[in-house]
Amino acid sequence: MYTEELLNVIPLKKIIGQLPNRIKDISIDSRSVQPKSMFICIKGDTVDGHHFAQKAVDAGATVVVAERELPIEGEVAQVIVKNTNRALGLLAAKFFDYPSNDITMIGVTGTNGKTSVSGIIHHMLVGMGEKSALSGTIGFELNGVLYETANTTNDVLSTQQMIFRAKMEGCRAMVMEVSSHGLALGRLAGVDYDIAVFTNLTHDHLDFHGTMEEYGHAKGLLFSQLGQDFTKNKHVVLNADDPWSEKYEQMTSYPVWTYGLKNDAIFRAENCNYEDGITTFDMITPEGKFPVTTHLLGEFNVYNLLAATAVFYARGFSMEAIIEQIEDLAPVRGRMERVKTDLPLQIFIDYAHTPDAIEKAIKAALPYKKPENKLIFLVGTGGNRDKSKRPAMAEKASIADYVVLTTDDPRYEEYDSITSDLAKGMQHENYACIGDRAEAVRHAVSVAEPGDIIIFAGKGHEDYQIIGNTKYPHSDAEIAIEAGRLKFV
Ligand SMILES: CC(=O)N[C@H]1[C@@H](OP(=O)(O)OP(=O)(O)OC[C@H]2O[C@@H](n3ccc(=O)[nH]c3=O)[C@H](O)[C@@H]2O)O[C@H](CO)[C@@H](O)[C@@H]1O[C@H](C)C(=O)N[C@@H](C)C(=O)N[C@H](CCC(=O)O)C(=O)O
Ligand SMILES: Nc1ncnc2c1ncn2[C@@H]1O[C@H](COP(=O)(O)OP(=O)(O)OP(=O)(O)O)[C@@H](O)[C@H]1O
Repeated sequence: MYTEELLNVIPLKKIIGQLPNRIKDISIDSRSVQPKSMFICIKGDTVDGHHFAQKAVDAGATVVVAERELPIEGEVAQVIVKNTNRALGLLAAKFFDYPSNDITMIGVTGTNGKTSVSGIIHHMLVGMGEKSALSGTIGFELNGVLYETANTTNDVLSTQQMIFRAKMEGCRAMVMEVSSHGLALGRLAGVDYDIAVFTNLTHDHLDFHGTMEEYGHAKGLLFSQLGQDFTKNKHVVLNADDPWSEKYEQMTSYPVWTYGLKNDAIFRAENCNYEDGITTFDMITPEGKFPVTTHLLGEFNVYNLLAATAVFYARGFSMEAIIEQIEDLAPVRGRMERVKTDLPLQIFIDYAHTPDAIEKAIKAALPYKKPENKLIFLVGTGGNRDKSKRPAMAEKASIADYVVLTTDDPRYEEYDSITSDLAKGMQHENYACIGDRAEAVRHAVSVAEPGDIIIFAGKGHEDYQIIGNTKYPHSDAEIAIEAGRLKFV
């Protein structure tokens, strides 16, 4: 791309040195700079990208965008701007030629259910023959291939790059999980969403946002950033049972589609029944009542399916086509996913790591428990992250008959510090604190009797544990099956 054409999108700048005619790439990481590229220095939490400008130039960068003039050597032009992060959003969108304008962009935000709802929408789109890409906690899925990503909502450059790749591969739609960090830190700058979906807002991430008000405000940016261009067919999908939806409705002028189980909503569910690994309910829609059967377990998944239904209905799909897809859906990876095993136990892998999700996960399993059996719930939480939610997590976990308190990614925090914070919220004495997660999983199996249910929560789809800053392989399911074989077979 012509360098001057690209730089036209940042209005106030000082240029030092001779700009190259063209640049071939943009990068924010000196470790992946290509020759003849533009390096943008970003001040991070851990390090300041300005310190890597020389490395970027040595690797072939011919333009450096920085917040101050840097003492760098080599054939390079410096572009000085007030805020490189803001400039990055403008430059990345221009460099990739605003790819989100050419594709239906669906953004899903909320404390719990982002991965589930976006996965459901993506798989329904694929089932309907619409080529779709997906990005979120599990990674970036394009053409059935899953690429690892750093974040739920990635940095602004990777985000534009992913949308561009989806567009170039002929995708008609892209479904994205939109985290509150992503919104607050401007990682979605320049992404033009067509549909914005809200699942719910409950306690999480207060280490970053400070208060629920700030957290709720960050999520609301998805709705206010939809803009005002009424030539575009945009829609908002809100959970009528969550009080934050009223605020989000005020933040947009686009049509609002509501869903829920308790309050008045456009899409509702009645007569929910949970039996034998099957959920059935009547879906009430603007076109009448439709009986639904699904393999997705629990009331929370009824909410998730209603949200997905509203998205498709808003885009003009028939209710028959929507229901057909719902009935074909496989459970979302690591979200109340039943482990196939010949052990005399029902084992579920789940990703609950907030108080609300813990309550929802346990309640999803209760219909499958016989009165004579136990529900054992193992839950861990991350180290060096929001500590204020820990007692509330254990309080909700207390709904289970027996609880194992452990860690998920302890990072640099001591095991005992994590489990003792959790234990403060326990409402009964039937629990154990075991910081080593593998040992905790074995303990959960050791206290199980035939017919019991065990939910392993907090790791979901993840096949690793982060201890210190190292990722170690870890699978709750594999450890549980091995321990179960020793005990029961
Ligand atoms: C606190 C936070 O959000 N940190 C994010 C941030 O990292 P950072 O600020 O530490 O970046 P840094 O390492 O200091 O680097 C600064 C700059 O120097 C550059 N650099 C660095 C080293 C080098 O050798 N050369 C170089 O050029 C980097 O590429 C970067 O441009 O920028 C990184 C790249 O975009 C992110 O991956 C990283 O997310 C970390 C991993 C993280 O854990 N974030 C969490 C808090 C988060 O964002 N979570 C949300 C919500 C998830 C949920 O809903 O549960 C998410 O969307 O993932
Ligand atoms: N709509 C929902 N309401 C409440 N809890 C839910 C909902 N959907 C899923 N859950 C619970 O929350 C857990 C996490 O679900 P999911 O991964 O879909 O949420 P998320 O918003 O993507 O979370 P994260 O941002 O942490 O990845 C699930 O394993 C399940 O226990």
